[in-house]
Amino acid sequence: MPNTETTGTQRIKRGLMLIVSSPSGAGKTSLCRRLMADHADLDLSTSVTTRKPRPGEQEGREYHFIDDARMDKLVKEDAFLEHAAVHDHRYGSLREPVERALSQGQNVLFDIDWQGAQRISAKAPSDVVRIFILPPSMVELKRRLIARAQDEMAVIERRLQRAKGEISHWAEYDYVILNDDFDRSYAELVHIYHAEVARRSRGLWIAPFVDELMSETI
Ligand SMILES: Nc1nc2c(ncn2[C@@H]2O[C@H](COP(=O)(O)OP(=O)(O)O)[C@@H](O)[C@H]2O)c(=O)[nH]1
Ligand SMILES: Nc1ncnc2c1ncn2[C@@H]1O[C@H](COP(=O)(O)OP(=O)(O)O)[C@@H](O)[C@H]1O
Repeated sequence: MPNTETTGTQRIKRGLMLIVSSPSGAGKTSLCRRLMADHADLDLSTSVTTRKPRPGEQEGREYHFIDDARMDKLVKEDAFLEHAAVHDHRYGSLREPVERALSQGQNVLFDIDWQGAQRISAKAPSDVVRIFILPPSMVELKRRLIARAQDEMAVIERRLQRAKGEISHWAEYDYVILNDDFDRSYAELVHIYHAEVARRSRGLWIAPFVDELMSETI
């Protein structure tokens, strides 16, 4: 899908889907928010979920919050690129906004789990870049979940119990970032993003540009 970058000449690019996964509390939402804030060419795929909003979360910003009946309806209508059950709730990535963003030349960021990563990768392997975020330790993961102070202790315990299951999928990802120091981890994420956007295979502008270059008389 075309993505234009204007730095003098117009450079049409094929949009990418950046998938970021981690166990709950490792820091993916914080890293993704900053990446979005710093990159106008990147849109977030705002998922649908049946979980209740946390304090401070807004409809349409973190998620579209819906009930099970509406979720069933969307599944029936084939409205999802992928959907999965995670931590006792259901989540899904809506197809239409993603396809629209890609067709408008944007790259799309997904904060989804390993199941979603597998499903989207199977559908469009050459347009997907997968990044897994690891916590420095399980003790630190627990500390971050408690410090975030948005979930009850029982919910935190359940998320911690599931963390090792999520981590066990690390080798299915193209990149792994160890999120110890936030700024260093963020710099690594930005480097990966920039390098992936610059891949030759995404540069739809290159072949016609080189043809033109070759036809120039010196
Ligand atoms: N497969 C899939 N997973 C999702 C989707 N949206 C969110 N998730 C994952 O669901 C898990 C729980 O997310 P959330 O309830 O926001 O808690 P968090 O892990 O603390 O950010 C995380 O691993 C998310 O990456 C989605 O649309 N599809
Ligand atoms: N590198 C880091 N060092 C310390 N705290 C962090 C770091 N990265 C994220 N956090 C904090 O940890 C908590 C969980 O981060 P969050 O981005 O919500 O994780 P996730 O989306 O993976 O569940 C938040 O309070 C966040 O501010």
